[in-house]
Amino acid sequence: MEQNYEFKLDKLTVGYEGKPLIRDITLSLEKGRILTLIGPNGAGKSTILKSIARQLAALGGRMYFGEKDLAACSREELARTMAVVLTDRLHTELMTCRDVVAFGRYPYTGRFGLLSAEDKEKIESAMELVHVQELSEKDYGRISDGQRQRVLLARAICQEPELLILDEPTSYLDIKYKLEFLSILLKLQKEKGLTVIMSLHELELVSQVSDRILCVRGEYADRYGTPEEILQEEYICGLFGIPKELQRSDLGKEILSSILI
Ligand SMILES: Nc1ncnc2c1ncn2[C@@H]1O[C@H](COP(=O)(O)OP(=O)(O)OP(=O)(O)O)[C@@H](O)[C@H]1O
Repeated sequence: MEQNYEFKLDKLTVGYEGKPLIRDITLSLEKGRILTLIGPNGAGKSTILKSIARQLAALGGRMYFGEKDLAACSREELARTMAVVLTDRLHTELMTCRDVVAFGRYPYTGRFGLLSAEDKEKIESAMELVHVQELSEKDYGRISDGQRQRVLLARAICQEPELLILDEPTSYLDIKYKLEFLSILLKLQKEKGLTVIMSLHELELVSQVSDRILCVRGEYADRYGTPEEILQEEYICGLFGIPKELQRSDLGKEILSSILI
């Protein structure tokens, strides 16, 4: 029987060089749910995601995925559990886009890194899904930011994770690819029970895809709730510090109406 995994943070404190930035984040998320982090520039969304992905050491607290204590997982186990797409650039010297996607299979290839026929098939179908086949032989260092974002998504998909961590995954995508990206996420959520934790700046997309929203502001995660609970005018304007005159202007009203529920 499939376990109803839950992602849990218990008083997670994150920051740099021993100095806490966000303290005591506590939340739980059911398997197959999409959690979106929102908040102003510099609030700490990437810092939280890097800490969950264990690319930055947490300063305190615990993180669980199902029964697994994420801090105690081996690198291999972590790679079989979660795929991570952060904004940091990969160090790739003369790698083709296919090579970058193929990295997604490394948790499964054994110590010599040899790709089986099944691995190769998964690499091709992930590239097909996000439409990057035409980039497969191109140098990863010489493609556009939006193309790079899609190649990294293909890498994450062929890793077949249970948990997908994404930092601003749509920031460089044009409207077609933004829609395509969101529909792929919803498909993976529905068909594979994928759990997703991501940050988004495009608030108009947040209500379309999120089951839960975590709001990051100041020293604490300010609120955690459903889109209906969070995407309310007064709260969102306060969270982002939108001045009253902008909020009341025609442009402000129009933009806010596409975001709020
Ligand atoms: N490597 C680092 N060392 C020290 N401080 C850092 C480091 N990286 C980021 N910070 C600081 O941590 C704070 C949070 O940054 P973070 O990138 O997590 O914010 P964010 O919410 O993702 O912002 P944005 O929406 O602009 O991407 C900022 O004040 C930033 O200057």
